[in-house]
Amino acid sequence: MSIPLPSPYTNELSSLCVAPSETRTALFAMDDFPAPLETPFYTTYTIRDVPGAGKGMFAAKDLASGDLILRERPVVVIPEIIPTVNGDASHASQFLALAVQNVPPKEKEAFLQLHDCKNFPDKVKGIIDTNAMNIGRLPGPFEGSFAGVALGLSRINHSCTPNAICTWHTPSFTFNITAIKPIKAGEQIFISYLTQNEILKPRAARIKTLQDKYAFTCKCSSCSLPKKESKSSDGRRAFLLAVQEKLGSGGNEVEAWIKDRTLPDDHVIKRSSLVIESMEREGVFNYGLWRYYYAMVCKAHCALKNELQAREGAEKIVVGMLAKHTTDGGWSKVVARPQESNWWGLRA
Ligand SMILES: C[S@@+](CC[C@H](N)C(=O)[O-])C[C@H]1O[C@@H](n2cnc3c(N)ncnc32)[C@H](O)[C@@H]1O
Repeated sequence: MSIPLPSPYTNELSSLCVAPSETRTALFAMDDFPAPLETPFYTTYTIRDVPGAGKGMFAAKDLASGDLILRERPVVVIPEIIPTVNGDASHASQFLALAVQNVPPKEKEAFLQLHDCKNFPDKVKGIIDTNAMNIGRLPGPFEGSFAGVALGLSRINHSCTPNAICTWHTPSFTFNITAIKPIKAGEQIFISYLTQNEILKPRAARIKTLQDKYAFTCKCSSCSLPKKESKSSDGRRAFLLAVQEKLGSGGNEVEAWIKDRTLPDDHVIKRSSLVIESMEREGVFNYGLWRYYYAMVCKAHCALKNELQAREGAEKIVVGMLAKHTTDGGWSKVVARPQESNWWGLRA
């Protein structure tokens, strides 16, 4: 069933969402749905041609880590997997064509101008496969994931060391692009098209995935390293992947260290630093790792009453929280007054 999700706010784009009717009911039952589309106050980007990469998005001003670059509603939202009916694959094409037919004319025209790397006979499917970003689950009983195509977001190119991330915010029904590194005016903005696991695979595997899915050869700073450095980079990513796979299985490491005085004072900090340094060297933002290890290092510095380092750790968490959840989760208070946190002095 096709659900045009109406926006009660004037001049805001409403998304055409193809979903079971229970999804619509569950969305409108949310307290904060639909939240207004609050876009950045200033112009943050321009779109222009990039030799060898079609169009790309560029910073229109200097951006700091955590700055919102773009918040936009997708023109169309669809289930990520469209089942075949009686083994007939053309059903998916008909389904997508019908969805796009219902997009308002101006947005439909812009949608049909988007890049199509697939060259299938079915152009709509090619455009969706090239540009759709994962949304994840929406509320309601439907257990599948959704994906959406947004017009600005679709112009952002990929890097395995991205300077921005794309996240989904259900209440405002928007994709949010947030800087995760400082970006100078005129620099190209990159996100990662790879999953959190794929981005930690060796260079050859990343290049193959991107070639198969998006028909281009990645030449980002990480994929163009000389052989020896590329091997070290693969090693760091493999280490991060192994840590990521075990994330959360070790219990509360900070609490254990606070209680166990036989462990050295820098035990938690050393362990976290290894992961943080590898993440920083590779320039990857994997939220789970980022949140866990910066929180660990921040709490440990609080416990040891290291004010400056505690603040630095908390600042990193604020950037991650803003990028991922559009809220700082209370961590700005720790940046301002680490002495008032629950961990202050617990190991001093
Ligand atoms: C979502 S679109 C990104 C915007 C696209 N460049 C355009 O002109 O609209 C994805 C396509 O952009 C191109 N692309 C993305 N990242 C690239 C990169 N790092 N190098 C070369 N081409 C890239 C590929 O053709 C890919 O299929």
